[in-house]
This record gives sequence, C-alpha cells and structure tokens, in this order.
Amino acid sequence: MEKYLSQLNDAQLAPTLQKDGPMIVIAGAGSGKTRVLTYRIAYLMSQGVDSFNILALTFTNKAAKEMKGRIAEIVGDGEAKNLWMGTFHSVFAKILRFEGHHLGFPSNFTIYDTQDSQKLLGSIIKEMGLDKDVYKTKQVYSRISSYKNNLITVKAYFKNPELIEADTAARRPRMGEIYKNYVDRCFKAGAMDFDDLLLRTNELLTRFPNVLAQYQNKFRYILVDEYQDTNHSQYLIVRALSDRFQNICVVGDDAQSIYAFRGANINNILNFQKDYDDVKVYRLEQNYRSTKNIVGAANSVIEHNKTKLDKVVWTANTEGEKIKVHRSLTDGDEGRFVASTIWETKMNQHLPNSDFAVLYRTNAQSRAIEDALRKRDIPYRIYGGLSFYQRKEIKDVTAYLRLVLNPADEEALKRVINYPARGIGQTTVDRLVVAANGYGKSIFEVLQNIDNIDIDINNGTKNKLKDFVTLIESYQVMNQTANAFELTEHVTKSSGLIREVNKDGTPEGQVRLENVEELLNGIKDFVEGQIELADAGDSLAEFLEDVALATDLDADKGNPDHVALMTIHLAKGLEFSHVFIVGMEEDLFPSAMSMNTRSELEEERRLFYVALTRAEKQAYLTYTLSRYRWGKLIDAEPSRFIEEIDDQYLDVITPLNDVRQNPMLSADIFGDVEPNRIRFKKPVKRKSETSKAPKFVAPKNLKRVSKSSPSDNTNLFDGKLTVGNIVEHARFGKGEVIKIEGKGADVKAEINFEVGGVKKLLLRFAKLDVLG
Ligand SMILES: Nc1ncnc2c1ncn2[C@@H]1O[C@H](COP(=O)(O)OP(=O)(O)OP(=O)(O)O)[C@@H](O)[C@H]1O
Ligand SMILES: [Mg+2]
Repeated sequence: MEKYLSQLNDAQLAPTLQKDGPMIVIAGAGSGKTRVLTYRIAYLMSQGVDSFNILALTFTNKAAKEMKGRIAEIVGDGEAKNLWMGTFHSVFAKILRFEGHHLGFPSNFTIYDTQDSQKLLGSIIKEMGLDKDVYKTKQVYSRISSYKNNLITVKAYFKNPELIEADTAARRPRMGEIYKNYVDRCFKAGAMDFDDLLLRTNELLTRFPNVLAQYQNKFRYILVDEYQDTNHSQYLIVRALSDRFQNICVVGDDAQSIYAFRGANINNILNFQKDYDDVKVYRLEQNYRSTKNIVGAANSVIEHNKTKLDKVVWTANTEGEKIKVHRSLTDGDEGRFVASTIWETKMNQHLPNSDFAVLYRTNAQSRAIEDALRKRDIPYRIYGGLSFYQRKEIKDVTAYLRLVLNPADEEALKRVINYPARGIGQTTVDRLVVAANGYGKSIFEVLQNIDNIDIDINNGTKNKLKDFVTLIESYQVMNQTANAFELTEHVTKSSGLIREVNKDGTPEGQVRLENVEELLNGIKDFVEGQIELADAGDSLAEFLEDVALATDLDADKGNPDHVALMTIHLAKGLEFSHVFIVGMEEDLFPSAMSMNTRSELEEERRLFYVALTRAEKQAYLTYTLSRYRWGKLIDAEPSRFIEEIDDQYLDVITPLNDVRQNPMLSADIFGDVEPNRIRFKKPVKRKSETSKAPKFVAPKNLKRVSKSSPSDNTNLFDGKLTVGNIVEHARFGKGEVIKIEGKGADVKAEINFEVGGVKKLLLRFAKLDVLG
C-alpha cells in the first residue's frame, strides 16, 4: 500500500480507495473529510486517472491551495499543477472565459464585485425615479442574488405570480423591472456578477449540449468539499457535469450547514442518495482535531437541534482542559480578557500568535478585541473585512485596467471618467448613460462617436471626453506589447492617480500610496510567475480575474504569525489550537434576527457548533453584562448556547468578586446605569466556579483596611500603598502591588491581578480596596 495511505484510519480508507461511482461522506467536524478528499485525489492519480480529468471544488481558494500543496507533496509538483481546483466561482469563471461567447459574452468579460453590483443597482433605482429608502440597494441586491441562485431568470420572474406578489407585498412592485434593467446593463457592459458565474454556467450547460458533453468528458472525477453549503445553482452544475460518468464524491456535515441565509440548501446533502444510483454512504466517527472536552461539549450542543442526521463523533485525543467561560462587565473588558489571556498563554506555553483565533458573530465586534490586542502589541489580522482589492485607491487603479480589457465596463468607466478630476461633471455622465441606453450601446461607444450623435453636451466638455477616450485607447495600444506590470505602472503615473492619492500629504494619503505600491508589487510577482505561460494581454486578464475573486481569506500578506480574527462563518473548515468565541450573549449569538423560527435558531446553533469545533486544545466562551450596540449601552444576558453545553465540560473562570456578588460596585462602573437594571435571567450554571486555582491566590484572613469611594479616592493611596500590598479592584478582582511610580496626582501602581495579569493603574482613578 502507498505510504501516505497509512495516514488514514480504516473508515477513511474506504471512501479514499473507492475509485468509481457516486459516494457521500457524511461526518462530524474534524473527522478527516477534507483529508479524505485530498488523499483520494492523490490515490486516483496513482491509479492512472489523468490529473486533467479531476475537478475538486472547495469552499475557499485558500483551501484549494493547501490541498494542492499537500497533493503535490504526495504525487509531485508537475502533476498536481494540472488539477482543476478552486471555489465554484473561480473554476467556472475560467470556463466562462473559454465558453462565454456562446452566451454573447466576450472572453474578457468583467467580474462585478458586490460593490460594483450595488453601485449599478443604485443608479438604476435612481434612473427609474424610485424611492431609495424603499428600494434599498442592499436588499434589492440580495433579492436578485436569491433569484439567480434559484435559477429564476428575468423571464421566469415575470411568469411567476407568487414572486411578483411577494415583492409587491414587500412594497417593491417594480422589482422585476429593476432585475431586468440590471441584467441588461450587465450584459451590455460585458460584465457578470458573482451569481452570474453560476447562473450563466448553468445556462451554458443546459442550452449547449455539446459544451456540456465536452466538460462531462473532461471532468471524469468530481469531488466537492463542504457539500452541505452548496446552493441550488451549484447543485445543478455538479449534477450536470457528473451525469455521464457518475464519479462524484461529496463530503459534508449537515450539522455545519450555515449559509442558508445566502441560499445554501441543506437538502442537497440530505437528498444526495436519491440523485444518483447506487450511492455509497460513508461515515467517519473519529475526530482527530479536538480534545475530549471539546468534542463532548460540541456533541451536547448539537443534540438540541431537531433537524439533523444522527451521527457519532468521538475522539481518542486527551481529555484536555474544560471549556472556559468568562463573564465581563463591558465589551472593553472582554477584549482585555482575551488579549491578556492570549498574552499569558503565549508566554507560559511558548506558543506562536497563529495558534490563537478570536471568532465572533458579527464584524462589528472586532473593534474592542483589536483595541485590546493593539495595546498589548499582539499582532493580529482581521479576515473578511474589506479585501485589499476593494479599497478605494486599488479599485481606482483596477478600474483603468478593466477598461483597457473591456471598455464597455460601465462601472469601471463611471469610476474613473472624472477621477482624477478632468472637468467632466455628473450631469454629463448622466446624459451619457441615457444616450447609451437609448442607442443600446456601451458608454464607451457613445464616447467614441460623441460628434455624430444627438446629445446635449457642449464642445468644451466633448473635448475633455475625447481626451479621456484617447487616454484609454493609448493604454490599449500599450497593452499589445507591454506586460501587466509595465502597463499598470504607466497607468498610475500618466492618469494622475499617483499624484491624486497623496495630494493632501496626510498619513492616510501615505497609506493609500503604499497600497498602490503594494498593488504594483503584487502585479510584478504575478507577471514573473506567469512569464513562461502567457503573453502580456493574458497576464492582465488573469490578474484581474484573480483580483475580482480574491477574498480576504485568500491573501497571504503581512506577518504570518498573527492572531486570527474573523466571523464564525468564515472559520468553517479551519482549525486553531486556542479559540475564543466572544459575545456569547442572547440577541447577539443567537442573533436577534435569527430567532423567529425554529429553523433559524437551529442554523444559529449549527453556527455555534462550527465555532466550537474549530478548537484543538482550548476553547473560551466569553460574554459581557453590558455592551455598546447601535451607540447605546444595553444590558446583555448570557447566550442560551452556554447553558446547552453539558456542565461537565465547563469551567467558569469569572472571579467571585463580580457585580453579582456585590451589586453596589456596579454603580461606579456603569455610571448612569442603575444596578438593579442588570439582569441575570439566565445565569450560567457556575458549578465549578471556584474549582480552578488562579495563578495568583490572595492570602486568606485579610481585613479591609480602607474603603475607597468615588469622592474620596483622589490621592487616597499616596504614600499609603506599598509594594506587596494586596488590593481589590472592582473589575479586575484581587491583585498584588508590584511597583509604584510617579508623584502626586500621577502616582501609578503596577498590580498583578488574579485575572488579567499585570496592569498599570493611575491611582487617582483606580478604585481599590487595600486588603492588606
Ligand atoms: N487519520 C488521521 N490521523 C491523524 N490526523 C488526522 C487523521 N485524519 C484527520 N486528521 C487531522 O485531523 C484534523 C481534522 O481533519 P479535517 O480537517 O480533514 O476534518 P474535517 O472533517 O474536514 O473537518 P471540518 O468538518 O471542520 O471541515 C486535521 O488536522 C487533520 O490533519
Ligand atoms: Mg473540512
């Protein structure tokens, strides 16, 4: 047997070694589904399957890259290179480059990102004279996205009275027209949005049987990871492509289906056995990722869901630490707890930053965590924010490049026609849009014929427009001979962009300039990597495609040793030694938006299951008693999900001297929030509250020697407090004074607290009780 196969257990070997036929691996988190997929590809190749005939679809491009890397280690670099591997979007974007002409798209079609799509929708809504507060672009966008992912074309929409009724009931009776205009405009601009990449692929495979046959023949072996989160459109593509040879292997976990809100259909995994003949079903039960405590806790949570396939997950790993539950007063405290715990654990156990991840339900929660990590100089990276390529200055540069390849690209053109400013006003642009729509041409074509058409624009402005056309055309000429790097460098200089970004000379301007430089570096790398493969024109097209589909998770920039901050949705499939799940509060997690129906709540619970099962060694759950949300301080109560975890796996580490024990203390901390408004409706079982010995233990039998109050604490400790004193702080609990410095009103003490470690406090403000 091949050596690498010995790295699989028997249950994993079975699906790996089944070469042909349809099969599904349904198994819980961390049981090796992704590993099976990876090794199976290597095995297929060892059995003579041509690497060109294998298609593997992953959840992120990063996952595809890692998988390819692992396969290359096993079978060698050369062969692994030929594998078709990536997300649905990136794989089918490539296919549409070759085949899009059947559908009337140029091979150099633009991919509109969410920002482009929403801008276009915004202008359509405006042009139609609709109320933008009723027709909110984001909502309209997600509505159109859901039509597309369910293969409802414009034609199908107008034939479907239920849809029309639903939109009318939602006070948007003209949705259908917007949809039609949007699709027409994208088509005219030679552009596809993200959903089109799937929708148009479906159209291609349905309308052109020869094309379908060609790709069925090519992709004789198809593998799909995270199958539980495929949407209808993706499902149909996989079905169509695998129909001839039926060598289809999908892996997934129904308990980790977390994208229903974006159209994922859990039935795809539940019904797989009905879709093909003689489906082999495999189950994996052994978890290799996590400790017994984490596996046990995750199992006990998911038990609460009614809709689920019965599954066993166990592990032979060590018992490990219990899951630590920590309560804070505010989100600021929560951030400090996370940062100080990471810092201490790192120091005590000599761990890299990359062993730690902080997961949250909503992006807004990252700020407090970031602040705290920054204060401690712990490097971190936020995943899933604005990707590098979506920053304004970068999109400005790439808009020029997009125009070079596809001058019909309306969003790119509108972005730069007057940036840097060249005296072309919004009214002119509006008139150009109207003319383009009237003639059924792109704006660029209107510009090229500006002297021969009927348009109300004065000669001075017409000359400026002609200059713009000449500029873009000169770039197109250059693109015939120069490579993407040379072209981009020239574009940034000659268009005046470089001057523009740092015009104001501010630090922000400097950062923008550095970003543009970084983009140039990226293009240079790309070109050097491509040099043996492509000519100059192709390198630009491929670079722009990568840019359009790049997600923040894919970019490997900056210091690789950082703490990862991301939403739980993004963490799917990943693993980290230590995981903090923050904001474990009712209305936040589960989200207030997702508690209306059982199925929504169950999806939130699956999300929690995903979060918990990312941890290998240690998981922390943190919640706060109050949190700023929408600009207001609101009371919070612990998430029901904490309660749902079987007690035996929990270790509540919140110190005893908290507000619950002494509600009066909270008056000082909360300011104007009255203590009796702090609710404890759902206290967590705190069975093991005292069981964990803290690092620093305050000596017993201490008497209070002084009591501070907000009015008398100024200079209270001057001269009184000395190194070695044991003090108590309302928030940090007990601690030992290890250093005193400064004079008068600036006296500071360094105190080693039981929880949170060493802190430097200005005594003027610190509310301390001296215990001895
Ligand atoms: N047989 C094995 N021996 C040792 N380690 C294994 C084995 N199988 C899997 N692992 C390791 O266990 C971890 C989890 O595996 P993997 O990521 O493939 O699980 P998964 O089922 O895909 O998880 P998820 O549901 O989170 O996507 C990985 O670190 C993997 O390398
Ligand atoms: Mg996986």
